[in-house]
Amino acid sequence: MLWLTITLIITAGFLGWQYWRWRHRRMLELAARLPGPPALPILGNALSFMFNPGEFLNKVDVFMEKYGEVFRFWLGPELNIVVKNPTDIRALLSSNKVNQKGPLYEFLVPFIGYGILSGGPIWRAHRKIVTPSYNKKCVDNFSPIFNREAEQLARVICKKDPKRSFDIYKDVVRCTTQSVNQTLMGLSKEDSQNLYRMDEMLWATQKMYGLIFEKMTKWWLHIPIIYWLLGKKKQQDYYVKLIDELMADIVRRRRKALEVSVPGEEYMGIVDRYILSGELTEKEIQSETMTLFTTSQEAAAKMASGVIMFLAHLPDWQDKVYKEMMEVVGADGPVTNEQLKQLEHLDMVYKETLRYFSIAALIQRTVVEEITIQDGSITLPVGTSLVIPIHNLHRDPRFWEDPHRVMPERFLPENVKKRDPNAFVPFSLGPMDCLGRVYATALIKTIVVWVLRYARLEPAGTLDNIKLNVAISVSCADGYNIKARPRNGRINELS
Ligand code: HEM
Repeated sequence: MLWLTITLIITAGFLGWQYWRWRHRRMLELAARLPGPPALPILGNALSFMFNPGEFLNKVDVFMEKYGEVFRFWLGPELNIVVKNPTDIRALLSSNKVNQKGPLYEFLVPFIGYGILSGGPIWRAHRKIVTPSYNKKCVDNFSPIFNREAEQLARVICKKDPKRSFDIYKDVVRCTTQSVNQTLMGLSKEDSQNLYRMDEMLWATQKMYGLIFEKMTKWWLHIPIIYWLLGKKKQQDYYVKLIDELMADIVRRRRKALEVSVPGEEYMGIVDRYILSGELTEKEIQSETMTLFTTSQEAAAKMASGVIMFLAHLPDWQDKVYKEMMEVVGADGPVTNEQLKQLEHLDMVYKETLRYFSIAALIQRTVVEEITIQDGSITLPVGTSLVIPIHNLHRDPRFWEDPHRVMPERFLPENVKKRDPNAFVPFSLGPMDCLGRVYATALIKTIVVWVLRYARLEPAGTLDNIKLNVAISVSCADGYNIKARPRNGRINELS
């Protein structure tokens, strides 16, 4: 009896596998034409990625060195094709044939539901509703709030002990959160300061992304019982509850405020747009609020902290940025987005920071219609998970000399001209690109201007010692540490 059962299971498994191969024959045929590591039956190359999550992108580099700038690997039945050729990246990300998020984004769903970041059928409609909040006109109108919050941050930084190093991210993230709350979330300053569990959320966010990345990269965590036994499910439940409660508080406050008055179209935040559209359920509004909250305050804080830390390490660049700033915006008063555009040296340091710390270390799309690249010599089959390793592209020595060094001069106009423009894609490309590009750039630069107005920045340690944490995004593993000394004349103002 036992033998019969075993035989039946093996036969059913074998037939199932053959059926799968028959249904995916075109995929298998096209995949076989691509270079890539030898794959085991059923598991594919999953064992190659069974290590420290931080090593995932290093492994991609090792494979790329061996197999070239387009290669395939299998994660069980899932075909992944990695592409690092800049021209192909532009063509693929701009095409309607790969206009769907990849399976990796499913890991975000328990936390932020289906929506703008994680994809799904409602992605297009939900993105359309909020796009006006991110356009230039709205961002210009948000500028007084950016200025007010950035000035407050500068005063905090200026009061630090100049002899002691500190992690500037901890202060910057409060500033970006207050800015996002009072613009995209539409809250008053008072509401923004009194949100339920907001402080907890600020410190939980990075750990939450750590948990998501761990699940993405360790296959055994996909088995529910193991996930539960290792206490990961308990952690996940804690984050989900935190998100639910905080977002419910934000949405409740906006519903109440909308009963009294509706903000003008050119000032309107995203929560109001979702509520007023009448197209989303309460749960969907809360999920999208979380998505747009977390994509903005954390990303902007990481990037602003990176720019400030690099300026602390590069005194020549700090002097150049300070000098041009004084010429264009002066020592006091609000900074306009038009003025920010004239700060060319600041822009170069900003771009070098975007290159160095990729907010999306890799992105993934699903191929929904067959598409060819490399002059028709390579065809990506339907169902492929296309992987664009932005972090690796931004450190490719073919485009970036000495790629691990911080060198804002890479973005001098004469150097930009010599480089393939598609080798720099910090905000991604195409219909699923970063919605917050204009917003992020204005907020980050406003923060840097105010901090530099108040403080002279000094390094803590050397740039060579900076340990990177390469996970969903690239960040400093040990914090964005600097020292700050008040500039002449600012001390009296503060007392
Ligand atoms: C400098 C900081 C930032 C960088 C480098 C950045 C970069 C990116 C990248 C590469 C993506 C594509 C992700 C993917 O396809 O998986 C993305 C998506 C997105 N970003 Fe940003 N981002 C930044 C800040 C912001 C800010 C401040 C906001 C909001 C104000 C924002 C809103 C979004 C949204 C909503 C998406 C999803 C778009 C979609 O899939 O339709 N980002 N961002």
